[in-house]
Amino acid sequence: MPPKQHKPKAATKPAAPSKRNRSSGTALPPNWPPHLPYLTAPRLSSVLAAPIPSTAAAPALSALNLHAPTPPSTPSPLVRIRRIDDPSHPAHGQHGLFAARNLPARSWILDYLGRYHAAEESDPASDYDISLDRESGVAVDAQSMGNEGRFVNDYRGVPGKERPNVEFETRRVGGKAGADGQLRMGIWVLSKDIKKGQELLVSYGKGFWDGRKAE
Ligand SMILES: C[S@@+](CC[C@H](N)C(=O)[O-])C[C@H]1O[C@@H](n2cnc3c(N)ncnc32)[C@H](O)[C@@H]1O
Repeated sequence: MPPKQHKPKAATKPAAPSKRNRSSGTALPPNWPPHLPYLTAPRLSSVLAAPIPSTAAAPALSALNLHAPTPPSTPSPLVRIRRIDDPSHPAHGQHGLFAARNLPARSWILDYLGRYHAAEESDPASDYDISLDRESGVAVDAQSMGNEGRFVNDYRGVPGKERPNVEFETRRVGGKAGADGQLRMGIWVLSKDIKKGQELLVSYGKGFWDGRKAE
């Protein structure tokens, strides 16, 4: 009988060092596009960073508590940015956001970070701009900076998906009590648990696609 062969133990692979933002030193999530700033908190436009002018929109604007101190977020352990390799996926060749763990129904996943801007600063060509608060007109544009949230695709046309599994819903972050925290756009699991590996799919709303058809 030949002597029993013992498989050599695989050397423990050292964890790959996470890439970092060159300017801030912040860790970057895997597959983050190297040319885009990765945000750990919203970035305020020059209009929103200035003291609130005493206009009719001032109360609505100050209710957002944009200047409330908030802890910086880190790359989320709950999601992964992945390239879409399935040729039948309508966003084939682009990227999408996938569950890195099982995500329970109705749980918060991450915030949609980007440039917070006033209505008059909107870029009509951006596909990453979502309304934060209708009354003040403030919106979040993640076209040129943001976090993993900018990679959430719409469910329409995705094979086997007839409805979204996540939704956008605001929440408050920081502050002493909930109401005086900073207004954020959260991404939340809808009514069914999401299994690890599934793509997170939201509804951008009919208006988004009608606007694209009109172009
Ligand atoms: C907020 S981005 C989503 C992330 C994008 N896939 C990426 O890699 O940057 C929105 C863009 O993704 C694409 N997209 C998302 N969902 C889609 C869908 N259901 N059908 C076709 N294109 C979609 C469109 O190009 C859209 O303008």
